[in-house]
Amino acid sequence: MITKISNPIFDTITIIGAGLIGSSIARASEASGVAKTIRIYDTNEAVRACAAQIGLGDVSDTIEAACTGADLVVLCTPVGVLGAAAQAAAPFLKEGAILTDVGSVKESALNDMVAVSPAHVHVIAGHPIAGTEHSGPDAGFAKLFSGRWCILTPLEDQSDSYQVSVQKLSRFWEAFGSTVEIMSAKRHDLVLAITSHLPHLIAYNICATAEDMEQVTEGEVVKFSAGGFRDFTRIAASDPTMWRDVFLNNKEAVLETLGRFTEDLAALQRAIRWSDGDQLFDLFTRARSIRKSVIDAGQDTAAPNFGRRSDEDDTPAE
Ligand SMILES: NC(=O)c1ccc[n+]([C@@H]2O[C@H](COP(=O)([O-])OP(=O)(O)OC[C@H]3O[C@@H](n4cnc5c(N)ncnc54)[C@H](O)[C@@H]3O)[C@@H](O)[C@H]2O)c1
Ligand SMILES: O=C(O)C(=O)C[C@]1(C(=O)O)C=C[C@@H](O)C=C1
Repeated sequence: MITKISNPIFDTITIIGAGLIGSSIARASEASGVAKTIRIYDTNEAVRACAAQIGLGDVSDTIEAACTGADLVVLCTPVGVLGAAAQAAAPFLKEGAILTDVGSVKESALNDMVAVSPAHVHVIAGHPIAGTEHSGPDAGFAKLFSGRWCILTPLEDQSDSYQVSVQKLSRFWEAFGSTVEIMSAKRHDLVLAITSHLPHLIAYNICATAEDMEQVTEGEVVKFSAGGFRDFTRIAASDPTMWRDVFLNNKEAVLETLGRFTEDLAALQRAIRWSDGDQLFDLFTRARSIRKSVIDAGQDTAAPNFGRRSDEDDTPAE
């Protein structure tokens, strides 16, 4: 649930990259009152025009105008250009400003931001575990982060002022209805490799295989696709630039996870070949129980804000 705040946490926040996540942050900021002023910047002129037209905030034509005097700058670009975006913002960041991001990979994001930031800036990497397969400024909605985790991966800087910034950034996400968890960037990247990155790789791959098989089956894969395959196609509709950057920046953890996955898949292949029904049954039973654990943990991805419109929220229609 979004909390309406009586005293804004920040005077001015700047969102760099007004796509799905950036525009959702702008809308959630407006709805919660976390900032007095919301500024928007995007390198794409068409995105800036759209952001201005739908009233996401004060749209700036230059990164200098967007970042000068801002208390919080949130980078919402693809992971591969986070370093370039931070470098462009760096000269205009004031003393004590917080620089954060929302990228799906954290170790590279943190390193890229720290490498170009002045020492007087508090760099704190972040990742809302919430999204949809849609992109762009009009895909965003205020409730995207409600009931979701937001992971922060701060530096090991123990200075009091840095810790105050971590607390302020935590309150910012909490106002959107998120639950904040602090962890190391390395641990984040390993956990997300299995819970998010590998599922996307598998979805892209199964859709690519199905696309190849379309020729053999004369169009019947698409014609008769339902249930399971349809769910994969939703995930595989996600933005290719975003996901290319995720895999190029989380190589180590993804390859480790993929290694385990392919071993398990080979065991299944063997069980089918040798008609080992007991092994198949045992593995399916074990795997099935994870669904209950996920729902018990409150992370049911069939919830309405996963790319679907419900009567109670402002999720955009598909
Ligand atoms: N889509 C999701 O489900 C999801 C969920 C959580 C986190 N993320 C992360 O959030 C980030 C943004 O994803 P998205 O889905 O909002 O993407 P998006 O494609 O909807 O938006 C990205 C925006 O960044 C802009 N941009 C690109 N380079 C830029 C630059 N150098 N300076 C300023 N703007 C620039 C683009 O023009 C675009 O408008 C990614 O790092 C992604 O890993 C995505
Ligand atoms: O539902 C979706 O579309 C998502 O995949 C969202 C999802 C995820 O994998 O859970 C995708 C990428 C993120 O970095 C965070 C969330």
